[in-house]
Amino acid sequence: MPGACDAVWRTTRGRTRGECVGGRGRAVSATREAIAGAHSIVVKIGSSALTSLVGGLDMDRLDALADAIESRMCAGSDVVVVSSGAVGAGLAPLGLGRRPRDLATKQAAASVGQLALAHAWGTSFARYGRTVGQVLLTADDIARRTQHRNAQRTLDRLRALHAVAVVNENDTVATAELRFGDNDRLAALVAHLVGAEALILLSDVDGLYDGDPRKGHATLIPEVRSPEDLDGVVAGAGGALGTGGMASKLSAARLAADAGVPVLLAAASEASAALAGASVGTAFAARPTRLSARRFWVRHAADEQGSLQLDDGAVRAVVADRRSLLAAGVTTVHGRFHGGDVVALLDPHGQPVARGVVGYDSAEISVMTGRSTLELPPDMRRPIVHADDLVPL
Ligand SMILES: Nc1ncnc2c1ncn2[C@@H]1O[C@H](COP(=O)(O)OP(=O)(O)O)[C@@H](O)[C@H]1O
Ligand SMILES: N[C@@H](CCC(=O)OP(=O)(O)O)C(=O)O
Repeated sequence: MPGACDAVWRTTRGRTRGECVGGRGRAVSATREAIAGAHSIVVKIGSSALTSLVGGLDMDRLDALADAIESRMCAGSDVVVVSSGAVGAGLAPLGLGRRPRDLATKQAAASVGQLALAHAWGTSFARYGRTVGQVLLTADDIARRTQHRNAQRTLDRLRALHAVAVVNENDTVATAELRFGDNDRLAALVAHLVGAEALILLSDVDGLYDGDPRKGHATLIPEVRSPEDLDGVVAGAGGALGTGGMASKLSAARLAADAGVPVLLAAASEASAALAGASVGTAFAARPTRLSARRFWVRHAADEQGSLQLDDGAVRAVVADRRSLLAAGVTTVHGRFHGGDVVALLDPHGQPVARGVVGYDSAEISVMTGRSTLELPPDMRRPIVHADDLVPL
């Protein structure tokens, strides 16, 4: 069997990993250089890039994507694939003419389609002698620390064995409450999980526009350096096969930015250029200082077990002054939870303003609310949520 990189070596010869080849006359920014030079990448491929309503899975498009990914791997980068398309691939075999709306039919379609999808990726990468491993995750797997570590270990070992991990949501067991919501978010969480240096989102659109390009004139935004660059941008719904549309890609880009991971949004038809470091699509800069793994988990991954309502002074203290939350500023306890759980912190109108890890059970906090630290017994004088465990939204 040929070595996994033999077949594509001819096309990548002469280009060292991470060399940013530019293109379309655009100046190459630090963000694009970081993406071009990333040693470890998560590539997310949307349903619209892999499937069509009438034909189901499109093997030619899937092969072209595998070619581009293999090429980048042979140039020295580790790649994890997050592939949507299970529901889309399951429609035709079940005689369904459009994407179902109800969860049970979606799950049935996903169970049929995931089999075809995994087989298609396996067959495609087999052309290069490359082995594929399927990793199906639920939101709970990422939220719970033990499962989180198990998933991390599996992905890491697949990488060490030179296999490509193909990740998707475990649609058949994910209930409405326990879903990632969309694979853009899953991909950003996986990027954090594997410590990726870049996230590439491949879709049926060639980047972010200031408005939905299907609705008339819109201008491509080549780079998003800060949230202000998104002022006035209208992120619309997706196509007939997609789930979250542009809004979910923007929130995934924000999530990745918090993890210190730059993002490239590009067309799947330009995958080869996008993966080779050309200046296509829209590049999103990462935050200059990434959230610590613990704060990232509190902010984005953990499930909320309850919430605490705060008075105005406490909202100011935790959000503006980044101080710990004390019992005196808590007005109401919602839900039942234990010390160590993640809860939402709400302003007096019930709007979430932060998330944090509580130091006490809900029953204990109920008797502490509104009392100053000196009024409390000595074993209850620690903050309700310590500043280190608190992340403003
Ligand atoms: N501001 C925007 N810029 C670019 N595309 C947009 C925008 N608003 C809405 N869209 C639409 O979002 C779609 C991509 O989202 P989606 O269908 O969910 O893709 P995927 O299946 O790749 O996840 C595009 O087809 C595009 O028409
Ligand atoms: N897990 C689903 C994909 C859900 C999803 O987010 O789809 P998409 O918006 O096309 O990335 C599937 O495989 O069909």
